Amino acid sequence: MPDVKTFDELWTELSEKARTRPEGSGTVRHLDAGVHAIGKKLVEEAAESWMAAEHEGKERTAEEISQLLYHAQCLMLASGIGLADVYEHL
Ligand SMILES: N=c1c2ncn([C@@H]3O[C@H](COP(=O)(O)OP(=O)(O)OP(=O)(O)O)[C@@H](O)[C@H]3O)c2ncn1[C@@H]1O[C@H](COP(=O)(O)O)[C@@H](O)[C@H]1O
Repeated sequence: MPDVKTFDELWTELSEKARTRPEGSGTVRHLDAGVHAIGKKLVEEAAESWMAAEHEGKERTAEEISQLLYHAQCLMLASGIGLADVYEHL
């Protein structure tokens, strides 16, 4: 199995990036762009996930959904909410 990352592991990594703000981090760049820009990216990835699921097969769909999850986590960080705040509503 290739090196895989879970949702929780990505959250831990992105939270750390937000806290330490390392040079060259795309996440820091996204967070600095703000909620509006991240929201647009989230919607874009949602649309790409939908199109991939309809027309592009499982592999492309999985890839787009991974990007959707990444941008959802960025939006959570930019909005100051954590995993527990979201899990409360599942
Ligand atoms: N999983 C992701 C991830 N998924 C999506 N993206 C972002 O989403 C973009 C993909 O969107 P598109 O395909 O639309 O490409 P694009 O329009 O050229 O994107 P832009 O860079 O212009 O925003 C990528 O360029 C990244 O900015 C991600 N960026 C980072 N990660 C992971 O997040 C962690 C921290 O990353 P850094 O903050 O960059 O160190 C690492 O483990 C990375 O693997």
